[in-house]
Amino acid sequence: MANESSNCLTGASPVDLAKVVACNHGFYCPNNTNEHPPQYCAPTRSCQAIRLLPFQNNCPEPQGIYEPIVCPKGSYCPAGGKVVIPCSKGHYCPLGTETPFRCGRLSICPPRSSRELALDGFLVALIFDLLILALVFVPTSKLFVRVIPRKAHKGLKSDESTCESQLKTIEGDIAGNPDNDPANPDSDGAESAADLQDFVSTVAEYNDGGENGLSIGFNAIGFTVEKHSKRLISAISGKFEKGTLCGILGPSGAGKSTFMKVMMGKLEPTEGFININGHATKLAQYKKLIGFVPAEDVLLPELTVRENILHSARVRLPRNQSDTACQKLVDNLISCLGLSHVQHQVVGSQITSSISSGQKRRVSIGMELVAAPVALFLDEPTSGLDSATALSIMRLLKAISRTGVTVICILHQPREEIFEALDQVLLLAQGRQLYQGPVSDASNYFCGHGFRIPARSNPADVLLDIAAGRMKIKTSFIASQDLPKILAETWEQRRDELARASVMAREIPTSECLKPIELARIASVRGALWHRQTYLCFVRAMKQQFRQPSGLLLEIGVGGIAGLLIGLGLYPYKGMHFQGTYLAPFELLSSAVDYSTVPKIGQMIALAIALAAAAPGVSTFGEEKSLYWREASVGHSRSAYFVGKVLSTIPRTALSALHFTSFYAILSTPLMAFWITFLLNMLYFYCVYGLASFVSTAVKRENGTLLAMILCLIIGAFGGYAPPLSTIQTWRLEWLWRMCPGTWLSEAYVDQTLKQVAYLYDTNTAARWTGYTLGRTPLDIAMIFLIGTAYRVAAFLGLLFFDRNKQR
Ligand SMILES: Nc1ncnc2c1ncn2[C@@H]1O[C@H](COP(=O)(O)OP(=O)(O)OP(=O)(O)O)[C@@H](O)[C@H]1O
Repeated sequence: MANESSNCLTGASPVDLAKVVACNHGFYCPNNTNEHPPQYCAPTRSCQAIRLLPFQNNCPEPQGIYEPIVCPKGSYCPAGGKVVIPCSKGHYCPLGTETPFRCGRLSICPPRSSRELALDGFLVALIFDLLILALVFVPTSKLFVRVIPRKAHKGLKSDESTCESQLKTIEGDIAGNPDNDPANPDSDGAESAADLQDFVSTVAEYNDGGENGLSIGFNAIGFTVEKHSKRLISAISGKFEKGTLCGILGPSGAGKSTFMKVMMGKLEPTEGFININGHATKLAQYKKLIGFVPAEDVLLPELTVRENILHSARVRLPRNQSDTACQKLVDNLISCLGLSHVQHQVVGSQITSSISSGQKRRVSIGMELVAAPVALFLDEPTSGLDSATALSIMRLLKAISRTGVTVICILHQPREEIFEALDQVLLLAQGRQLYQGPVSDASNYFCGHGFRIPARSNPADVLLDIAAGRMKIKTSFIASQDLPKILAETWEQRRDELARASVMAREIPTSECLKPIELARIASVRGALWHRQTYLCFVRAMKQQFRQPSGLLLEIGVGGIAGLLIGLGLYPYKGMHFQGTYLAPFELLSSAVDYSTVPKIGQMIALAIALAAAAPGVSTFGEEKSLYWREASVGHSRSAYFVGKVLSTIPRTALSALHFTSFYAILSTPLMAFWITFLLNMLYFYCVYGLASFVSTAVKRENGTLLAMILCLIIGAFGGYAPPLSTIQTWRLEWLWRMCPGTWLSEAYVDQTLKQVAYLYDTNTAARWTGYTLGRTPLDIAMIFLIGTAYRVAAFLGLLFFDRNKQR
């Protein structure tokens, strides 16, 4: 029933909003009856000016006595719209509330609240911050370090020379000297020798008392770099028998490292072939039985000396070993390596190193020895060590070789005792072989070629001088620099005869060596099971994070600041991030619509998280690629490492997302529930970390951060705010936007916001205008998770397939 007379403020004719009287949900219609149905009045100039504002745009009063008014903020208007009731404490009532929204238990909502100040995130974040701060003030070496009281250490001195006396004792034991019987408490050094005795006998047990050894034969091995057609080594033949300590000597650039890589299967020989125990097979197939100490020390700087070695033991020893057995073996080895007094010190980086470079070298050796390998390759094990420590390490290696382990090491200028401790020596020069055979025969061999070896000289130095062309043959006019070439040719011509004379005498018949199938069986029980390796990698990665609390705090702080900045930008909206046209038939009463703020928030959040999380995401794998390569090359499970690392980033991303969401939510007071906002933000952190992880596997560390940040900004910009997703749909390019997590994030934000006000506004029109689909937040969440997971799968494939050679 239209009202005949105008009751509008301007005197303009009213327009009936409804034929049958009805007050929309969320409206106040005090004067409307059947006789006086709701009306629309043309607004006054000042009211119109307010209605056109981008926000805070509702006229405080109706424009006529029969015009409904949207229920004011801080109050609610129950169905029928006859009363306006102030919002009670513990509830909040935004504009147009019909039923007050209940505040969370940890929210601040005084009477007449129009928005919720949710403190949940802040309180939870505060608890975690205090915990992390507590960690900052706990000396890092005490964190997670399990100090085991060791009876065996009772008589152990903490100085590094202790190993020396033990090694002498064990050598005596090996030689069967009854005076040095470790079981005899009266004998000299018996107590400290017990560690070494224990260690060596445990290694022997793992290797079936020497039965498992590997004899490695190589025939006319050559390697040429295809790219430059450069021949690095050629025609190297011989054999390293199981249970021997072999040295590879030669001047710098002679091809020692190249030869070792070829032997280990890290490089494919371009000529010749290698046999293992007399069978044509590759050493790379028995990764789990092999130890390799690279020339550079690749250790985890955040872990202690003991933890570095213990991790290796737990991952690589036969899986039926108890943890107590692992711990005991590690204790024995640490004592043998003279590292007892620094075992609980973190290794430290190059800049913040807390142990010496010689100690790092010993840790590096320890990480391989503790795995009780069947064959052990060491690239310059004694570099950086003083001569006494170098000698003690070599004696330890010799003792290990006597348990059946084949130990092959590249040596630079070994002192005489070290040289004489070797069973065999392979001398290289200019990529060619000058000699291979027993150390004791080397001097005679070169004397036979006319070299005069001075008495009292170190034979190793003499060999190196010969190989470097620094020694002349007195009776010859051949220039000394031409001699290595001539010696190599002589060796090649007489190789079989010479090798037979020197090596065959000690050769172990093939029938006494294990066949490939038996080796494969032994390798199959080496190493912890996948789930245990995952757990060990996870725990190790968590330790790394907690040992660097400043990095963790910085990352969390950056997350918090990013949320704060976005929150500040949204503060003037006072929680009203969306405004649509009122539901029919009250459309005419609507103020200016705001469909774009929520998509804009989604996009800003995506960009802010990209800036906050891309750099730390890169460091997850980018910082320790060398360690990953080292571990992969000796048979650690690559997937277990990856999963352990990924799991360890989840608490970190959760904390960053929590700080981010807390600041954002407290300042912007969105209509969305706090924990859904947190979940969405955290999943977006998960995506950014995933993408940054992939980038770190694909490019160099120094380029990783910038590239990851740019890619994360791009996927964030593809959120459907500008250009609007509806426009993109007309271009038929929605699929491209849907491949980016930002679009799903914005859609979830739009859906969660609009669903709160769907009783008041025409949200379908808003959805059509923006292009987002409403009512499918679970799908949005699932898609963000799936995309994040896809990035991680890509990161894993990147780890597997980029730099494959380094993982061999
Ligand atoms: N990928 C490569 N491409 C081309 N040349 C290479 C490559 N790798 C090594 N070389 C060259 O091959 C030679 C042998 O290198 P290698 O590292 O094996 O020597 P080395 O005896 O271990 O030396 P050092 O004792 O100094 O470590 C060197 O002249 C080196 O420059």
